[in-house]
Amino acid sequence: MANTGNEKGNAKQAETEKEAVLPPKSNFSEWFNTIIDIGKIMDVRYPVKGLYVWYPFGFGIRKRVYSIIRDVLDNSGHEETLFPLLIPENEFMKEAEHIKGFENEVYWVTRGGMSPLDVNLALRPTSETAIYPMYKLWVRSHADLPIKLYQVVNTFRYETKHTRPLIRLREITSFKEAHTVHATWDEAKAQVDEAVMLYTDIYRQISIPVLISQRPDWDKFPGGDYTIALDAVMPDGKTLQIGTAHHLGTNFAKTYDITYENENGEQVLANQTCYGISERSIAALISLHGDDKGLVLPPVAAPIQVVVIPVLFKQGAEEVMAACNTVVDSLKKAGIRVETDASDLRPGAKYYKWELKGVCLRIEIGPKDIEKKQAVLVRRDTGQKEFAPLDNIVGEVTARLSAMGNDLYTAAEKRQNDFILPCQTLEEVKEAIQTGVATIPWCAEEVCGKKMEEEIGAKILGIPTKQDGVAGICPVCQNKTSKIVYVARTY
Ligand SMILES: Nc1ncnc2c1ncn2[C@@H]1O[C@H](COS(=O)(=O)NC(=O)[C@@H](N)CS)[C@@H](O)[C@H]1O
Ligand SMILES: [Zn+2]
Repeated sequence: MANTGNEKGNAKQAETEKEAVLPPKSNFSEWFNTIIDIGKIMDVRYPVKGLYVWYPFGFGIRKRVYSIIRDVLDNSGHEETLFPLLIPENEFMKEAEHIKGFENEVYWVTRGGMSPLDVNLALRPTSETAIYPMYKLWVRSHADLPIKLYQVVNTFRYETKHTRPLIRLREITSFKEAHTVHATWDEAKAQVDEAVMLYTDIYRQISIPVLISQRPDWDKFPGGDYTIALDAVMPDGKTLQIGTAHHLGTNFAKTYDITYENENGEQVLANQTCYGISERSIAALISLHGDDKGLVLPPVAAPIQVVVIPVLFKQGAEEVMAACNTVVDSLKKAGIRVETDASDLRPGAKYYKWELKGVCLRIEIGPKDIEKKQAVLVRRDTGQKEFAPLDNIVGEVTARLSAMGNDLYTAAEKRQNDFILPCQTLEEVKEAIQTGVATIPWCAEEVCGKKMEEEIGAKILGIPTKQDGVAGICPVCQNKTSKIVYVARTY
């Protein structure tokens, strides 16, 4: 590719800072690995496979996303708490299905100091087996229900598949897990539905559209009755599971003897649910909105929302700096996260630096702008350059930031819909999933589903919870069905 001045500038700029140059987003895998590094999200050099270090900037994004998660949960009757990390082997090994699903992924602590432990301790891969023995002690009567608790902890899974920062970790550093207890199966079902609605709301706030589907039975949570999953369609057309809600029925209540006394004084098994989100939420945020210049962050999640850049010449430099400081003060007072870049970097290098970090809005102020009592505002997502009056800068900035959050969602939703490719035959599905998510009629019988996965060489993602019920023909058994199913390559 011709090496124009700009590339040379960037490469030179990158060269001096010994930073990698960001590949185009069309090379998504490389783009993702590079932006995690030069966008200062996570440092992947930690000397344990699957464990990574949050850079402060990336941690700032996490902090904002998780404060949205906490707000949504706290305002819907949940309470946050904290259970121990270590789980005694006898508790962990109680629920057969659960063990089968996790036995290859559990880390074990077998020694304390130099002496072997009398009971080996599991590092929680998820906390059912830490929490439910305590729920057994806490649940006595109907009056104790529902319980709706969550915690945000690190969990450990000895993932044997390819580990990747934010996407597939061995230490899941930001595992938000909710665990609820209810009197009846239907109340637990209503809780699963609420969890899916809350997750959809959380993702809408960070401008992430999701596909919602019920996982096939052979892919549900180990020990659960059924699983509803939220998937993001990544820029390469592969899906990333960014949230799951599980109806546990009375399976764990039986194992851990969680019963309550009902009105007639009988002991009744409780029904339970659990639902989780991890730092994959940040992976989706970075992946869906980023572009060739770097991060593009929805304002609610951006550690720095606005950067003010004084355009300094010998003439009028003082007035320009004074105007920039006034703008910064008024934006800060309005609660906006703003920085000034008065460094001696060339303007082009400044734009490159702050665009890479996904700063939502750039404000440029030069001597001509002072005369006209205006500033130049440039939106990160559209690159749109507009003049705005200095005397209403807070209003002008606030309006653009809220518009940007909505516009990012609308744009991402359109890209997601363009990835959905309706198919009628397995041949069409094979073709479609090379670039996106196929839909195909399915009678929902396991034998057909398994056959389909085998034929296609990819996994059934799930049956969309919202269907228009148009009749189709199951491509395996040829029976009529009103169900369709998503099929996709997955992370
Ligand atoms: N290795 C991993 N790295 C990053 N995120 C993961 C990993 N494994 C699972 N997740 C995320 O964590 C979410 C919850 O995990 S889970 O196994 O589906 N569900 C549970 O563990 C239930 N106890 C609900 S909290 C998943 O939807 C997925 O988004
Ligand atoms: Zn069939």
